[in-house]
Amino acid sequence: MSKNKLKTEKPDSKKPPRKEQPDVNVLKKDKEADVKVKELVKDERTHKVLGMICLLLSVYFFIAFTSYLFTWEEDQDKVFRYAANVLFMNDVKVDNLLGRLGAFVSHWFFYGGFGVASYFFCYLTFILGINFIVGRRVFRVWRNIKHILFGLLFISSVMAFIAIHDGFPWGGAVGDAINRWSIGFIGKTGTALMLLVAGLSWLVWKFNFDFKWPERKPRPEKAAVPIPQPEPVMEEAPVINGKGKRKNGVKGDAGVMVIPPAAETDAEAEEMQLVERADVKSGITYIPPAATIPPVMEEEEEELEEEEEEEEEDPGPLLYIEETVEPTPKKKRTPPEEVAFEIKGFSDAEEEIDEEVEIQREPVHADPYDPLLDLRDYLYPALDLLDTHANEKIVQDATELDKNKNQIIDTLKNYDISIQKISATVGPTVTLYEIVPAAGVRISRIKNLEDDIALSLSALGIRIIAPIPGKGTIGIEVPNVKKSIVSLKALLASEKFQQNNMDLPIAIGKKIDNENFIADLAKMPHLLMAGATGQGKSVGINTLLVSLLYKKHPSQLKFVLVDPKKVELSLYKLIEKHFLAKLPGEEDAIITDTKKVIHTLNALCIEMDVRYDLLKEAGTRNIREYNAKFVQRRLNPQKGHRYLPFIVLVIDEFADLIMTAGKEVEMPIARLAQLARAVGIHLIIATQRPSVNIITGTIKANFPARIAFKVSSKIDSRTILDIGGAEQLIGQGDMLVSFNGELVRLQCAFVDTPEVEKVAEFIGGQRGYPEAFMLPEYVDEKELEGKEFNLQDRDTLFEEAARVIVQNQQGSTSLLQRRMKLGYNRAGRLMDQLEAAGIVGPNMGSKARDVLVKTEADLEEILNSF
Ligand SMILES: Nc1ncnc2c1ncn2[C@@H]1O[C@H](COP(=O)(O)OP(=O)(O)OP(=O)(O)O)[C@@H](O)[C@H]1O
Repeated sequence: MSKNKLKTEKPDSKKPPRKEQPDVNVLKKDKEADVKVKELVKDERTHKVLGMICLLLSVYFFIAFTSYLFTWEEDQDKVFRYAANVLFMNDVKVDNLLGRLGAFVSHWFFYGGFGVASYFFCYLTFILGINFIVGRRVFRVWRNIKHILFGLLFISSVMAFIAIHDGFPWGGAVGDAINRWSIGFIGKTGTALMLLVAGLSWLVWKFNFDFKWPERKPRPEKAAVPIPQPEPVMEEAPVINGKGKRKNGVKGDAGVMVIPPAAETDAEAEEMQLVERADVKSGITYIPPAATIPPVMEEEEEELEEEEEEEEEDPGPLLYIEETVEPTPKKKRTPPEEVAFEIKGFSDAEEEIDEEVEIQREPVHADPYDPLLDLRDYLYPALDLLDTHANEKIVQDATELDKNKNQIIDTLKNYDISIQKISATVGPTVTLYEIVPAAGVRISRIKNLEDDIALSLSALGIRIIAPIPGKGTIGIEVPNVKKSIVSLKALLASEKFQQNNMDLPIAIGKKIDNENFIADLAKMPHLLMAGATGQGKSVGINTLLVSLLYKKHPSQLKFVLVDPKKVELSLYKLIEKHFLAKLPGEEDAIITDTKKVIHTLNALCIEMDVRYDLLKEAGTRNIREYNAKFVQRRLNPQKGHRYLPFIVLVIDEFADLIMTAGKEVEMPIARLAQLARAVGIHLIIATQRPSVNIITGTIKANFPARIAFKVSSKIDSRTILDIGGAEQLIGQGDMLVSFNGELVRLQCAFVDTPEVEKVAEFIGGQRGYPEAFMLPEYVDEKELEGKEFNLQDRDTLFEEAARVIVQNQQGSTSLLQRRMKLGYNRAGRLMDQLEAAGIVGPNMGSKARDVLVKTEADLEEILNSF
């Protein structure tokens, strides 16, 4: 934040004002220098240059070292004799291909360091170079450094040991020192054994060989159950990825897979056999660890290995994967790529698992659930996809400041208002002149002079804030002659945006004092935007959406986009499989049709109800607590629990919707606005016409955060902000934000359509989910009302509901609601249909209905007979 204040002395009306040119830049210098260094360090070009230097070093080392192997005898002498001075002695001739520096450096590394193991330095500089140039972690640096350190010590010791009497420094000074100490301490044989054990240990650590003792023949009754293994541990959470990560698929009886740790004792193995049988019965397929790692890309492989290393002390993740393969009669290990499995959050196979296995399922050891692993290779968009707009620098025209200041003083003087002090703060679009009136001046007098001051300054959009809350001054906002654009890129690059840990950070714009205005949508918790056409609403919506895209992972956030104008939000179609939510069976994720908007809003209400049920069951009060509990694996996915992403509903032209659908839209919006905040559903609603019949009392009461771009009348300003002022704005992203009881004037951050397109293309080009996030299905109650139940036109979810009820042997409507994400009415109707079909008994008041069909096989027969 840089406040650029122009202080003047007390106005003495007799003296003409001094024509001083204030040096407004002085205060900013230090801060700018600081910011520049930080920017330079973060700059992608700096990284590339560093990368090139590292690669050059790598090649340099390689040539110098290799040349040293052939020329060391000739050069060693000279380097010994002159030491570092050799570098500056032109008359000394060396044979190393890279001259005196090459000879000196390689001597230093080989003789004084690690001998031939010095080649590891070529490797180290190479991986650093590649990582810097590519701009991401192609090689894992710390992991490699661990190996390199070990390699340097081990290889130099081994080489020194083997070639102990050779003149060439095979192990260098380090190898020799270790060797000498070791031989003195444990003798030559001891050293040889120690080196052998160290080498083998490294190999075992790296490749984890299977040292299997020939198995004892299993006792006859256990022979039927193969693969003795220790206690299996199951992961409570799903591996939600079909391609890039643990594609540990197996054709199993019912499609639940367990990855066990390695067997340790016979007793454990025997115990395991019992578990195994239970698994076979219940349809859990058991796979030994070796079969589970499919071929993956190098980097992923490395990551997996690393995870495995970490997991060694904390055995066994637990996995639930729902497969789409046919059950096979015999358990069979299948190569992972042959298995087509569809991963849907969590398996619904609960019903197929008996009590015994249920006990096994309690997580014994489990890493926290990481939602980001859904799309583990997802890359967040980089800042260079956004543009820096040309006239971004704030122009501080000292002459203009002086002129305006004098005009204000003169105008007030004409009305006999004298002031004690005046200061100016230059913002991107307007300059705020703060005045302290002389004692005894009534503030309302100054407020009434708004038009006169505007006239004297011959400027539009003058706004008087009398008094500025909490400051004891009166503010006069005067538009700048040269306005500057606030680039979204600059806001997103700011530390305040990068370093915050808000749930839904939105970079909105810059305040008058140039402070970045970054807020948490989750705390707002909904946002109402209004503004006449062409004043910056669409840009504002893009700004909010793009800032969320820069900070959130697709697993954490979903958008529901409603765009009656059909063109404004169409760019976001590209990110459908990453960030958008839609109704089942819909083609377009961006909703443009009013009828579908009603369905979507009602579906969101159902999602909200389902989420509340989940929260209640989990004993949590809001989505934060719920997700925290889920991440700690304290909630069982088999009971319908899942990681809940935030959902942001964006409506670009609300007035249009209210005009066409009225109450049908207003009711669900009002419900969502009243209740949805705790379950992570937030609304951003924009409208051109902020009239009272569109922004009704209920809606307004639930949107404490509001943004007004320039509106056409004071009445509109009052409707949206409860106060005038928005009609005085100057357009082009100039806005007033009413939030937390404060009214702040901001210049909205600007992001142009091509920039949004680039970001959407970047995200859309990456691997996403198989489809958009599915909202619960909503069936219009009116459409179904009055229809007599006829088995032919039963609900589309009839069969699924029947299965849920029979599998659970529990005729409860709330079970259907929870499991199938249904509204109460639809679930109730389904239950009536199930009763008519003879699957459940009659309604028993508050008790669950009897389930008349006892097995799935019976149910299938009934369903087939329809
Ligand atoms: N924050 C901003 N900074 C600079 N210029 C802006 C900003 N916001 C909008 N503008 C300018 O104003 C023009 C209109 O903005 P925008 O399309 O967002 O208006 P709108 O209110 O959505 O209009 P409509 O309701 O007709 O769609 C933009 O093309 C851009 O040139």
